[in-house]
Amino acid sequence: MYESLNLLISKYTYVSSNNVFGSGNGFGQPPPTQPPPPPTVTQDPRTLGCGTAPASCPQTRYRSYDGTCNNLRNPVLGSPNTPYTRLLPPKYADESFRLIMKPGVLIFFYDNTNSLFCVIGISNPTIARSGNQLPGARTLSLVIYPDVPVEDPIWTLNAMQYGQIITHDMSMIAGSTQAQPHQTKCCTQDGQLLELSNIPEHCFPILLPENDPDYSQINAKCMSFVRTITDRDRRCIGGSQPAEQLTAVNHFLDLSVVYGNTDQVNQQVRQFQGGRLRVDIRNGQQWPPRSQNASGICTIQSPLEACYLGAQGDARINQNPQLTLLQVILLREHNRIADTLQKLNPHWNDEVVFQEARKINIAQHEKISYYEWLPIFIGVENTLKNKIIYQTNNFVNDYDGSVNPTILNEHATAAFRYFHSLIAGNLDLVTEARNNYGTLRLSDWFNRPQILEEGDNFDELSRGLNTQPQMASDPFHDEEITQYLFRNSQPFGTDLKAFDIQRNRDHGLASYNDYRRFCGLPRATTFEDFSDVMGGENIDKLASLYEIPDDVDLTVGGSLEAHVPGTLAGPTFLCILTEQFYRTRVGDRFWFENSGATGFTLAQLNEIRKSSISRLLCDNSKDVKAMQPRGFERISARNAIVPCESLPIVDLSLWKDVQGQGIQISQDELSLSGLFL
Ligand code: HEM
Repeated sequence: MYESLNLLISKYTYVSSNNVFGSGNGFGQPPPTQPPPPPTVTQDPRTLGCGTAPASCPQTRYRSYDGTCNNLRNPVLGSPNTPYTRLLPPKYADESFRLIMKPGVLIFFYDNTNSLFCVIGISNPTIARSGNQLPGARTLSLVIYPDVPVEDPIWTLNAMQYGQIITHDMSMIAGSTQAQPHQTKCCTQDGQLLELSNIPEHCFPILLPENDPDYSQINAKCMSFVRTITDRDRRCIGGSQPAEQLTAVNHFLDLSVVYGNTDQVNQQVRQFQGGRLRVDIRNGQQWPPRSQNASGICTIQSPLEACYLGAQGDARINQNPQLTLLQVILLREHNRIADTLQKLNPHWNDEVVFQEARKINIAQHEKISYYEWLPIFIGVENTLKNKIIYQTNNFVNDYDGSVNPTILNEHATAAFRYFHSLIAGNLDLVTEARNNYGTLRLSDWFNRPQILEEGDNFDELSRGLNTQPQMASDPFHDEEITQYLFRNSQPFGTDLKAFDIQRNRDHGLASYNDYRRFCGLPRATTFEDFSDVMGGENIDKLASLYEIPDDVDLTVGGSLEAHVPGTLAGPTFLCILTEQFYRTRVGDRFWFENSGATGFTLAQLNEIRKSSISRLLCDNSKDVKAMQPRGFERISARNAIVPCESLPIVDLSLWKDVQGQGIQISQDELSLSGLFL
């Protein structure tokens, strides 16, 4: 049922942080130089999930928007509305849930004395597999994850923020708090995708004390909604497929946050002129088109306020100012590249310019994600040792069609969410002289992106991203996300950490102890056995809240481990993250470092390798004139501010289409606007 793990996990070992690139232990070994043989095109209907399989796979040099046909053996692999995969089978408290393909709706209400009073869409939310009572998610959030402001000594807020871009690119639970109704789906017994668009709005989390006059009315609504969900679940039986939650976006790291996850959404975001993406121009700057708040996601206070159209067809683009800022940067970068390519190649039509600009933009994003960002989070040595990145000026031709690029449920539901602890509750506005000009309170600006368009805020927040530290990777969480998340002008909001814990239970993840074992740590039989990776104070907290070690949720146990040196995670989460990022790269036929028709020339590839997060901000903000070279690292004497022009830039003249160099687009391709190989 679950595909056997590739060798990565069994080879996984801890490494010290003392070594640097190229030293010992086989680091810096050359990547494979020969492209792999072309995969055979066969479709196995048993593995198609309930995503729609294409009738056939055209051999194009560009990715599809929905990720289909990336894997030619199983063309639907990695496409939207297909299930997550797992490292370990689920352990629902109620085994009958195993057969049910739940839509993943998780809605809960709690009062401001902190007790949950209604939970929807959860399988036995507070009962462990052992039958023991589990501590409430909100209680755990308050006891284990208080707000203690510890800044990260090395990394900037941009490290956190780019992480959220990566995560939105890779997955979104169909039915998460951030999904739109049309993204709340399940699979029926006969493999049909069922759209569940009847979620009543009033069932979103509401803070209401039990003595509030409206309490009983809301609670009654809540309970009737529970019944709706239950009926709905009955239609969502997984049939012969193992029950598994769906993710609404494609699984690849391919800037689907910019280009959309379907052909239809892609059409909405394109200008169809000069290869550009649609933008509105205001104050001499490019902004994403406005959406009229059709989804209702924005908490705008006047119809004149911006609510942007998200390329995912969802509204996560608006979620917080710094996330929106990076989305705008990536959008402008596409248009910057497209304009340059069109000037270099006036004979290219819109489609060719669009696809080439998209390919370069995605390649830069993959480079920044894997070479600048990932080593900070999962370690330089760990990434090199496990062949997640290579130190090379050559191609990296290790695409393997048997590696499953599907997002792991453990990654999206537990391990990657650990970095919610990096979120800062205040966003600094920073001048060119790097003075703090002001601060935004995060919860004032959830889903209100207009703030970016006011005054010089865009530039000031850009500098803030690279100047302000992220919060430390630890159990502490800012109250802006544990008390005030999405508060929408109300005194209180919801609690992201409680969501994370509840979601872990909703998805029936096996226990922390199971993953310890899986990742090479001994199974604990007493709470004291956790002391190999955990401090005494945390063990005491766990022992006071849970009945037995086997009951401890993965989300909770993993977040209390001491970090592996040189990384921002403990060994269990590191093991899961390492496996995911290996699969995401090696299981991607269109990875930017692969040679062949889907890739670049070697000279172009080495240009792409010059891209950086700092240059990206420089090139796409208005008056940002200087940045430190390594934008995820705080400004210091060894990472000092320098003029933007002195930062390496990708020389796009290598894409000039002349005989013998650059990309060759045949006349057939141009005239047909067909991009087939
Ligand atoms: C201000 C910043 C952020 C906010 C407000 C935020 C908020 C949220 C919310 C509301 C959800 C949905 C919860 C649910 O319904 O289960 C979510 C999911 C998630 N978040 Fe964040 N988040 C932020 C930053 C980050 C960062 C920095 C990371 C990792 C580096 C991250 C990783 C994830 C992951 C992996 C998920 C689940 C994705 C999926 O549905 O498959 N988030 N976040």
